[in-house]
Amino acid sequence: MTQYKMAASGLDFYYGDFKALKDISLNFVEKEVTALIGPSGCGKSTFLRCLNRMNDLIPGTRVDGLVALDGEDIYDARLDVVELRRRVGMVFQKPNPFPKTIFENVAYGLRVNGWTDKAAIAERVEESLQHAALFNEVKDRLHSSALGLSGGQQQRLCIARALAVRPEVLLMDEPASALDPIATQKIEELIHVLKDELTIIIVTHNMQQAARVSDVTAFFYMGELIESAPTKTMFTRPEKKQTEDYITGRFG
Ligand SMILES: Nc1ncnc2c1ncn2[C@@H]1O[C@H](COP(=O)(O)OP(=O)(O)OP(=O)(O)O)[C@@H](O)[C@H]1O
Repeated sequence: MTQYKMAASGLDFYYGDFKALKDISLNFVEKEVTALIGPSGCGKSTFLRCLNRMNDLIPGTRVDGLVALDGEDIYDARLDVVELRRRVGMVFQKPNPFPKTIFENVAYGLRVNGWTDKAAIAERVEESLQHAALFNEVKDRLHSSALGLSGGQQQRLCIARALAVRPEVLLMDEPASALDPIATQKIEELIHVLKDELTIIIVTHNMQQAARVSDVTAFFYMGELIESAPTKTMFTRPEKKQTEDYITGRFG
């Protein structure tokens, strides 16, 4: 039996009485990129946030069903949520660096995880910035404010910050939608490189982007998963009429 890196099965999610996700079952193969697509409000971000329990932070919400990481239920009461979020990192739509230096942004997660050895921290910070394809642009100003970087650089810094704690899965919620085309291209190139080591799940509104970066695409509509398939199949021979209508731009 294939052991999936992550798997959701029969997942329902409620904001109060509103059921935002209905019986979602979707598996994620290790080191593949999965794109979540669908019209605004269909539940893509809600689903993404279920995968590292970010929704726990929203009062009045409830989740039913199972989400597994390496076969283990992430909603188990005994699970350490801090460790879960170390293993399943997240990058958001708007770059959100802390008002600290570039160095301290990347070192942040290490310090939270108890690192104190200065040399080890410096080494991991450099490695993470290299990994996020940002090091060469910032190496001479590591101790300047991160807020002085361009939007695209800030987003790569946020990726470096997520990578510093060596996650196994990276959740990306429209990571390039606030960026210009050149910065977007850099993020897409980075996804190609990162998937050698990580399982990536990305929400995107941009169908061309989904087609370029992902191995598998999943189409959501009104809280339901309509279909998921290898990206090539999805964009050439979707099974469901709703998927076809969406990817050909007939709605959404
Ligand atoms: N904090 C919240 N409280 C109540 N309802 C919410 C909350 N967040 C999202 N919703 C609702 O849940 C549904 C799914 O929202 P979600 O943000 O997951 O969709 P989405 O597909 O990611 O949309 P978009 O592409 O516009 O970001 C929507 O109807 C939305 O209004």
